[in-house]
Amino acid sequence: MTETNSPRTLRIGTRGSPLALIQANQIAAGIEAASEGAMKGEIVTFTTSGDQLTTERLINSGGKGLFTRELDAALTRGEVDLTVHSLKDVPSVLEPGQVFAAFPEREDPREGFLSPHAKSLKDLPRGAKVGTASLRREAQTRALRPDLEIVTFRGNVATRMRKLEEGLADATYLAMAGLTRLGQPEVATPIPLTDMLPAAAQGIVGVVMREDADADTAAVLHKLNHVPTAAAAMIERAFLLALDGSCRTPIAAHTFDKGEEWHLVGEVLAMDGSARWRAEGVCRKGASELQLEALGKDIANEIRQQAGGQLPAFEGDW
Ligand SMILES: NCc1[nH]cc(CCC(=O)O)c1CC(=O)O
Repeated sequence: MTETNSPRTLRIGTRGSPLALIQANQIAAGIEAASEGAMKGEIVTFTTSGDQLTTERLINSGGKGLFTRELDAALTRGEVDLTVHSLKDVPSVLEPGQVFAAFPEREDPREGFLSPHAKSLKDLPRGAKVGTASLRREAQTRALRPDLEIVTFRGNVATRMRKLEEGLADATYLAMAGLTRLGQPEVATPIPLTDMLPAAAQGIVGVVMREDADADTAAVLHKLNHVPTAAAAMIERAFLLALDGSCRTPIAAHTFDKGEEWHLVGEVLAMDGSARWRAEGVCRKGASELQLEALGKDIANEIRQQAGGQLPAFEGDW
């Protein structure tokens, strides 16, 4: 017999955007390397509700999981073995029967500022137009520069860059993580995390599997996990969950690495940027999953207390 064992194939569900494909291909390469060639990944692309949106504002009213719904269904049905997502697009509670398998190392979490006219937000002339479809970026911009005009900007990275070139806005924001993965970080100026706090989980990729996945699949995916990134993911998602954060609410959060401790900064804004609530806290590295989640929850509760009844409309009933 000359036949050799061919590698076992894991089907990887992903969106079809250039960024999503890069992320999914990195996971495929990781599977092959971690299994020493015993397994390989096969990319299966899906169009999500979020990809089909053409009406600019729909993105803010389409509910949770706009960019994950169709992938979640395929995973539950067994059409794919795992799904790969930008974690900031993943709802704060996973589908029943699904669990995170790995959080590979976080890419640059900062926001990027893009403008043909200015190096930063403060250099823009009075009344300039800033393009974004993110309520968080809109509220943060209004808080910093109430004189600016916000125009709605959607689409993938290439589309938004084209709109900027066409002069539909004087500036826009893109996550440095996406630009870096696409190999073009130089088109933007990174904004310091202390000037503009990113979305919770920005720059993190989440790998999701069924909770009854076989042991070999779980083991190979576990090898792709990066422990500090997983800690940040748990802290920031617990913060979101405790605020019942949806894409309708301006919420920002980031976990800083402070030597022996994780340091969470959380922020919630009024839609119009007229109010901003911030809280921060720490927990020691090596804390249990429950303790990491407690940090996120505590900071969320502190913000609720600060804001009293003034928090913008959440989808939750409180
Ligand atoms: N909501 C869109 C989205 N989802 C994930 C990224 C890329 C950055 C990341 O991986 O967090 C982007 C683009 C952006 O916000 O500019």
